[in-house]
Amino acid sequence: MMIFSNSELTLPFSNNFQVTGGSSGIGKCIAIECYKQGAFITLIARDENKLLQTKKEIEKYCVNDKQVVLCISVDVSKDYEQVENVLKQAQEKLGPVDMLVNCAGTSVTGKFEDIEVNSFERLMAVNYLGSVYPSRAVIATMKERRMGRIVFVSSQAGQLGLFGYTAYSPTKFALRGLAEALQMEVKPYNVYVTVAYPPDTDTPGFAEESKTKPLETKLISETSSVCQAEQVARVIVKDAVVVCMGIFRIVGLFYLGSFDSIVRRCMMQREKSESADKTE
Ligand SMILES: NC(=O)C1=CN([C@@H]2O[C@H](COP(=O)(O)OP(=O)(O)OC[C@H]3O[C@@H](n4cnc5c(N)ncnc54)[C@H](OP(=O)(O)O)[C@@H]3O)[C@@H](O)[C@H]2O)C=CC1
Ligand SMILES: CCCCCCCCCCCCCCCC(=O)[C@@H](N)CO
Repeated sequence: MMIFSNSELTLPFSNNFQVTGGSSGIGKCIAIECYKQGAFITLIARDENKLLQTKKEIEKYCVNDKQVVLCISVDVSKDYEQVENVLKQAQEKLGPVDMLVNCAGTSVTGKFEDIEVNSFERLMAVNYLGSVYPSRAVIATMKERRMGRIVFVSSQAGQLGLFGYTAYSPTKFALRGLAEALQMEVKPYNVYVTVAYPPDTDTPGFAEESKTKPLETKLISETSSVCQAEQVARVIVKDAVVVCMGIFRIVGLFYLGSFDSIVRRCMMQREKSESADKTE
């Protein structure tokens, strides 16, 4: 696939990176990608064991002896004060953050009427507020320093509302609104905001999601291949560094038509078999 360049990246600024969701999947690969370029990394997630394991894994890619991987165990979606405090503590150790990657997130799929009401709340808290809180905690320093990057990890489902994603898609659409509004505010301060819209990507989170996907969602997903987390991470880091709009968004629009017909086909088949059941 041409969109994934394999050329080596050079980070253009001193680099102290914070990655939420950095202990797994796409976030972990983003952390590795940046660490390989000599960055200092702060991993932010809840599970301490997973954080420590990932820290060890990342440290294998060390390129100089000053590099540090710091771990912070915190729930990014619960308490703003707590998030602000721990991010401040990390910056006291490593200096001000140059780039924040908001990658912590989770998904639930199902038909609208089948999804638990509290899942709508939980997804909005983790995927949306869990990106608002860390960003809100670092933005003042970035503006003062007249430099910084903030990355939001949305999804293809943040561009297209797809069958099965009534709880998830809105949280990812919300990130786009946040990013665009925030970008307008902080551009004069030389702070840049980017949004990534990855397609299905092979990660522990994706494997978990796949266990309970409705048939329609599965068929829609199968129309495109599953990406590797390393590839997706490379594109996200590159877009954040060179600041240009993602290709995923444009490509996504072309898929809509064919997805509608998959859903229609499933519905007709279901109705046919239901009426056949009745007449039996
Ligand atoms: N994989 C895919 O197909 C796609 C994923 N995305 C998005 O990319 C991001 C990463 O996905 P993926 O790599 O698959 O996810 P994983 O489930 O593999 O990893 C999620 C990471 O987020 C952390 N996390 C989850 N909830 C919280 C929380 N409340 N507070 C702090 N950390 C949290 C997890 O650690 P812990 O549980 O220990 O807190 C883990 O480090 C998500 O935002 C997802 O929506 C977008 C498009 C496609
Ligand atoms: C190379 C560009 C290809 C563009 C393909 C567009 C087709 C999209 C179909 C699948 C949509 C599902 C997206 C949800 C991903 C997600 O966020 C969850 N998997 C999270 O776990």
